[in-house]
Order: sequence, then C-alpha cells, then structure tokens
Amino acid sequence: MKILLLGANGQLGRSFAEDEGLAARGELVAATRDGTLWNGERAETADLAEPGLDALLDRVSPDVIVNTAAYTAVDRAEQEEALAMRINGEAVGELGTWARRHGALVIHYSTDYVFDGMASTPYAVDAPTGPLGAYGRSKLAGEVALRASGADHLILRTAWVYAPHGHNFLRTMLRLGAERDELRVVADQQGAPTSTALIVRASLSALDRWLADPGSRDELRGTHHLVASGHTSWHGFASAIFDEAYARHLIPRLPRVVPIATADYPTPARRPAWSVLDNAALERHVGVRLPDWRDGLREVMDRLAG
Ligand SMILES: NC(=O)C1=CN([C@@H]2O[C@H](COP(=O)(O)OP(=O)(O)OC[C@H]3O[C@@H](n4cnc5c(N)ncnc54)[C@H](OP(=O)(O)O)[C@@H]3O)[C@@H](O)[C@H]2O)C=CC1
Ligand SMILES: Cc1cn([C@H]2C[C@H](O)[C@@H](COP(=O)(O)OP(=O)(O)O[C@H]3O[C@@H](C)C(=O)[C@@H](O)[C@H]3O)O2)c(=O)[nH]c1=O
Repeated sequence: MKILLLGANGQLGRSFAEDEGLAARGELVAATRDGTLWNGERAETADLAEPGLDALLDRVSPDVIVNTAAYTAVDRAEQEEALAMRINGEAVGELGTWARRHGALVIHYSTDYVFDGMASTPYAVDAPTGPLGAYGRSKLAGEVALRASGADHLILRTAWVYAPHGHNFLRTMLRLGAERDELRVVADQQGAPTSTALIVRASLSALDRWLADPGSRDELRGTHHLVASGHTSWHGFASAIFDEAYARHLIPRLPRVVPIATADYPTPARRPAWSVLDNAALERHVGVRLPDWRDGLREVMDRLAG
C-alpha cells in the first residue's frame, strides 16, 4: 500500500511523519509545499495553490491520500479568501476526483469553524453548517467538493489543534507568558483543545478498520468529529497551559490570565462562540476512546518538559 501525506510540515502533518504509524502501514511518501521537510530531508513538492496536482498523484499513485495541508490563517483569510478557497476548497475536490478515478481513499481534515457557534449542545455530524468567516467557508467548500467527487473519503472535523511544534495557541501562550506579566484571553468561546497525537491515533484506528473490515466502509465513509472530550474556553485552556507548564518548571512564574469577552479582543474574523463537537459517533464506529482535553495537554507538556 502506498500512502501520500500532504502538508507534512504542518502541525498535524509533522506529527503523522514523526509517529511512524503511517510508515508502518505502507510505503509513505511525504509532500510539502517546497519539497523539504522540517528536518531538512527531501520530500515531494505539492503546492495546493497551483494547478497540476494530477501530475504528482499520477507519479506517486497512492492508495491512500492523507491531506493535512491547508490554509489555516483564520484572520488573514478574510483578505485572501480566493487563495483559501483554492487551497482548502478546489484543490480538495481535485484530490477527490483523482481518488475516485483510481479507487484511492482520501483522509481529509476539516474544522469546527464550519459551524456558526450559536448552539449550546455539542454539534452532531449532520448539524447544519454556517461558517462565520472566510476560513470556515473555504473548509466547508472542501468538504462539499470531496463529497461531490464520489471518492471514498473520511472527513475528520477537528478543533483547537495544538502540538509541541508549529503554530498554535499553546505555543503562542507560552511565548506571550514569557514576555508579559498579564494576558487577556477570551472566556466566552467554548471548544475542545485537541492534540495532534490524539488525531493521529484516532485516524490510524479509522484507517485500520477501513482496511481490515471492508464491511465497515459504509458506516465509516463520510464525515466524523474527531476532538478531545470535554470542553473549555480559550481562557480556561490558557490557564491550564500555564498551570501545567509551571508544575513542570517550564516557566519560572505564573502570569495573570484575565478573562475577557470576545468584544474586548477584536479580530478580523469572527469565531464561533460554541465550538463543541459531539465525538461519540466516532468512538462507536472506530472503537477508539477520545480522552479528555486535559489528558492531551498533560501529554504534550510532558513532551515539552522532556
Ligand atoms: N490548527 C487548528 O487549530 C485546526 C486545524 N484544522 C485542520 O486540520 C488540518 C491540519 O491543520 P494544522 O496541521 O493545524 O495546520 P498548519 O497550519 O500547522 O499546517 C498546514 C500545512 O499546510 C501547508 N500549506 C499551506 N498552504 C499550502 C499550499 N498552497 N500547498 C501545500 N501546502 C500548503 C503549510 O505549509 P507551510 O509549512 O509551507 O506553510 C503547512 O505545513 C487542516 O486541514 C486544518 O484546516 C481543523 C481544526 C483546527
Ligand atoms: C493570542 C490571543 C488570542 N486570543 C483569542 C483570539 C481567539 O478568539 C482565540 C484563539 O486565537 P487563535 O488566533 O490562536 O486561534 P484560531 O486561529 O482562531 O484557532 C483556530 O484555528 C483554525 C485553523 C481552526 O480550525 C480552529 O479550530 C481554531 O483552532 O483566542 C485572546 O483572547 N488573547 C490572546 O492573547
């Protein structure tokens, strides 16, 4: 089996590449935008903003495409919606079209930002979407295009993703906390911080079930919510980050973390107030346990401390 990993330098892509789980299941071909991995090794080049993905796909001829590449700059997307649409929308449709023609499976990631955040109970997979901003619209376009392609696919919607590496809220907090005595963080947006390690583990379980049990495919094919269990606010997440970092002597002192309202932290893109996704169906279909978000945080902090 040949597996093509797109976006191997991103938070999630790098976690897949480091984990070795994909490589243990087949011949893994990693691709990045510039043809180089974060560690200096060579990779395939795949720029989703450019036409010509078919040439790479024809050459690699994957049985499974794991697409972790995406335009993820939520605020900048408000100014660059066409580019976000190309990368997160059209290019995903092209992957699907190739996959349908060649009988390949596409594992693709989407986001809580496809919802409008007006709910007050966890979003079910089939809840109506209604993105508030350009990034969410572009990710929804990718979901729609992949479904329309007719390819075998798993769309795994996740949220509030972080890792010991890459661009994420956890690393931003640790940087700002080292620079300032006080941070102001929104307390009226709720979600489930989800580590890339959790996403990798659950994705591999889903892939294993897909491969081992063709009878499961009708149940698995389609969209799922892959997030940690429980929920908190960005303020709650920031406070927990500092507590865990302080307990491991990663920071010399605890900064003050002041809860504020979204209105007091104006940003170009609107974000959903309620981003909690119901992950029970994935636990049932794939037989994985999706632990509480605090477990993932402790695991990442242990890695940073180690
Ligand atoms: N981050 C989050 O909080 C969440 C992410 N998701 C989704 O999960 C998936 C993984 O996200 P995550 O790992 O956090 O994202 P990152 O931003 O960490 O990584 C995205 C990767 O995509 C690459 N990329 C961007 N533009 C292109 C392009 N034109 N061609 C090829 N590659 C490109 C980037 O390349 P380069 O390194 O060169 O910039 C980067 O390596 C995405 O689908 C995202 O939408 C869903 C919910 C939450
Ligand atoms: C840095 C900072 C942010 N915030 C707020 C702004 C925002 O409402 C919230 C999160 O900020 P960020 O810009 O880090 O997060 P953001 O880029 O919105 O994160 C999103 O990324 C995309 C890719 C997703 O798919 C989502 O699931 C989600 O993880 O925290 C503060 O209140 N204080 C601060 O000091």
